[in-house]
Amino acid sequence: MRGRKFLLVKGERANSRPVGEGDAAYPERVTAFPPQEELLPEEAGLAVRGVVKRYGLVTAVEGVTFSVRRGEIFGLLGPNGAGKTTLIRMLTTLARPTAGELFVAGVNVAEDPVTVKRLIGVVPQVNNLERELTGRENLVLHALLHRLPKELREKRIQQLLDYVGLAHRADDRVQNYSGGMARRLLIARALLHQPAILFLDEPTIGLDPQTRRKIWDLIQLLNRDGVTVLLTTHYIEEAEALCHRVGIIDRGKLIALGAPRELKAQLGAFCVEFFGREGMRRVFFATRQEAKAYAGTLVGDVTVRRTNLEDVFVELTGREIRGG
Ligand SMILES: Nc1ncnc2c1ncn2[C@@H]1O[C@H](COP(=O)(O)OP(=O)(O)OP(=O)(O)O)[C@@H](O)[C@H]1O
Repeated sequence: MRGRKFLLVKGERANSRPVGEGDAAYPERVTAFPPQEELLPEEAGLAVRGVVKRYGLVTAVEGVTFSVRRGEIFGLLGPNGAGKTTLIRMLTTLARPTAGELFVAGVNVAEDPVTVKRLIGVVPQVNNLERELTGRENLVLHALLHRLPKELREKRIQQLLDYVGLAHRADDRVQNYSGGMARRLLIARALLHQPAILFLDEPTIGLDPQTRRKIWDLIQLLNRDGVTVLLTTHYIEEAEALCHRVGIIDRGKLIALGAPRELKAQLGAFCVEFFGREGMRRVFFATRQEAKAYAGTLVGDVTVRRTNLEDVFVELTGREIRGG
């Protein structure tokens, strides 16, 4: 980011040598994440500038700045309570920042929330569908709120039911839907007024792996169809599988920003994991060959694997995302 300091990542290897290693010393390395180019708010799909949100004594978001490019799938990755939902609430006009500015497709959210609402679709974390109504009725209700003309409404609803694969269950009550079906209906509902930007708060929370993949397919499909996507997740695999870029957020602060591959490469694309006297240890290398060579100098259980975004988070915070 122009004018922004690099984020420094200091690996544990910089502080101490791993227990169990042979004579082969591993390099001390302080890794700098690459700078991210800054977009002007009017160019960006979304722009968040120095945003702070306080609830009484709790600071939910603390000076966050980032941009989402038009046409991008961008993920906010972080543990529970990191501030992801609060950021979405501010971008979608539901909460006001204590300080800072937010822009949606170049529109200042504080100045013109009505236009912002027209530009965005929101898939909330909690299923707030009308359970007593059918899938189709839920969509009709929402279309009426958006004042879609009748002819357009019916056509669009049928298209969307096909799009999300629910046409065959459209006239069943939502209370009989599985978790995955309800989530697809929530996505269809958010797309009714053809938003340019879609927000998804933990889109696959509580879903089984197979259903999760179907939702990922749907998100990728609508992104290919031109929709900019901002999603929050605390699932590493979801961020890696779906997102062009991720912002890693912890305790209200953005601590890393970049493509998953970039962030992992900055640490070292391969990880040697083993138990030392102080518990689990991880050492990172640029190539599998180097990692294997190092693993060969260790005794006991040693795993060589690809680095993942959880590793990035642990290196930056000393904690695990999953642990919260
Ligand atoms: N309305 C509110 N009043 C008081 N505190 C709040 C409010 N909303 C959020 N917080 C606090 O702000 C912090 C960030 O919460 P937020 O819901 O944004 O996190 P999150 O990363 O989305 O986590 P989760 O996925 O669990 O929702 C938490 O400490 C939370 O308790």
